[in-house]
Amino acid sequence: MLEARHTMDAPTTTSADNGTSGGGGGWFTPRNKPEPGSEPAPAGAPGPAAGRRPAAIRPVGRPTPPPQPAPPAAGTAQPESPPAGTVQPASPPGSARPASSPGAAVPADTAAPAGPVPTALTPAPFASAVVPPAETRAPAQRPAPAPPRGEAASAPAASPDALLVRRAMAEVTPVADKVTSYFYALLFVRHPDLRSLFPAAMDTQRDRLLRALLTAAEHIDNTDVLVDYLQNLGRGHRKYGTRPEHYPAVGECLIGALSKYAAGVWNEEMEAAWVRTYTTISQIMIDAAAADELRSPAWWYAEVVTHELRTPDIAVVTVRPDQPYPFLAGQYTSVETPWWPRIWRHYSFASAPRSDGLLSFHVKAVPAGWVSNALVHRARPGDIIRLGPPAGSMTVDHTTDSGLLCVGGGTGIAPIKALVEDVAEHGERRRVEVFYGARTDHDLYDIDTMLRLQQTHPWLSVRAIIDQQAHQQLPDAVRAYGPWNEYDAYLSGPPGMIRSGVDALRDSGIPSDRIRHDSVEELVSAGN
Ligand SMILES: NC(=O)C1=CN([C@@H]2O[C@H](COP(=O)(O)OP(=O)(O)OC[C@H]3O[C@@H](n4cnc5c(N)ncnc54)[C@H](O)[C@@H]3O)[C@@H](O)[C@H]2O)C=CC1
Repeated sequence: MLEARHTMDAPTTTSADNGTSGGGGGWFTPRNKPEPGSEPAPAGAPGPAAGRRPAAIRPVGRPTPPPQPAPPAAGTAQPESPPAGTVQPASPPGSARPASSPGAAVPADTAAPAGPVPTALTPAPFASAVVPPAETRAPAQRPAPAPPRGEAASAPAASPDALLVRRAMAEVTPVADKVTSYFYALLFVRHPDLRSLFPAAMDTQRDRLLRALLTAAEHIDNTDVLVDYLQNLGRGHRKYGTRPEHYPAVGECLIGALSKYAAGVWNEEMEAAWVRTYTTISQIMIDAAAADELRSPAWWYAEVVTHELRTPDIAVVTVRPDQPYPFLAGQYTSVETPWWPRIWRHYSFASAPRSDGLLSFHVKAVPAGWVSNALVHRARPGDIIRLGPPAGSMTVDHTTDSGLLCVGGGTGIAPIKALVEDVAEHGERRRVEVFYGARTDHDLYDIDTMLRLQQTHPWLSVRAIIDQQAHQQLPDAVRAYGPWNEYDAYLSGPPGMIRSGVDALRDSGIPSDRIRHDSVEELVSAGN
């Protein structure tokens, strides 16, 4: 993933504990003072000497698993000793319950990755309701270390921890809803002070925290991609007020829910594997958040300066952030409105960075879409919204001069417009072919802008594809104009369009690693 690469340039000193320090089965101990610029160590970084790990709290009412030789989780970051004075949220020996962590947890509704889910991560079973099969999902925006699913036979063997984690996942998948409900019930009963960080209505998005954690856990071996994903997740959690000390609470409840619903296969060995896995996950998130804290605010306030209704349900909303907001054309952010506190939704920037610092979004009000309806039908100039950090890797690679094939469906044209502006600003003479799809000509709400850009830039070609007239959907039309093997491709639009668009582009000769788009999971949530 290319997004937010600047945050990964920091010196790497990390501290994820994958259990190799000899304290197998112990809970993660957050560091009170995150180290400036700390990031997870690269694979193979030396770990601390055994015994430097502080005492650990125990998962609920369970005997301490015996220390066991930790499996060499491929490339997982290694621990460093916590700073002196680290306060350990510990349970008294033999206590039936771990001590509650003060503070809050990770808001579920908002816990989806702030950036795209690295698509080399096969979705966890929990995500299956909203995530397409791996082969139809986005390609990794950065070459992933793990081969695609179809090449699994040649994949390196899974680590023992990964196998145990997946065994539990297979057990709980058929009762995913129950696990989710139980997890949040545990969290809010044991840590009632955390409830206020979550949206008032725990709607269908409530399983996003669990889903993100389980997706990560299941792919704990795929370190390179996983680290990007988790760093993004950790940074994105700053806007919720998530603190290091919140992670044990979530971990305890995660194990509590899994052990209950995977009781048929659960044992100490499996619990220890989960503890190590969660410890690794949470430390990567914490370190990324700590590093980000040194250079960026957790969120930005932004004032609506213009609100233009383009169709009865599509608005172009332009805002002025309260402080500089660095981002790249093609990225997106999360938005919270004053009318639905703690509910965040993603929107792509509709322009490349502007000299006046203003940001624009194209928002379509969709049924049951609380945030989008509020932005389209309630927001007015003067209203204040909040923005999370920028995310996303659908950005232009300026190191090549390949042509760009840009496919935008509906409001998906917004980041495509930003990409065109970006190419124009770089003064390049690369071919840019834009396909702009809509159901009817009435839905082509931004065609005038795109045609104006075409008039200005001879290297740009814009084609409107209207389903009703073309009697085909956008991906088929793009395929018909191929082959496109000389192009880098950018896809933006509804999840179904992205899925079939990826297929069409591959058929047209573009290798997967040159097809960029945001995560379908994010788009599903963005549509709400
Ligand atoms: N970064 C991104 O990828 C962005 C994505 N979006 C997403 O784009 C969507 C826009 O919604 P609308 O404007 O209502 O678009 P829409 O549903 O009207 O679709 C636009 C066009 O995409 C094509 N399409 C739609 N579904 C398809 C499918 N299943 N298979 C093949 N082609 C299909 C059709 O040609 C259609 O005319 C929203 O879901 C929004 O979240 C919006 C902005 C940025």
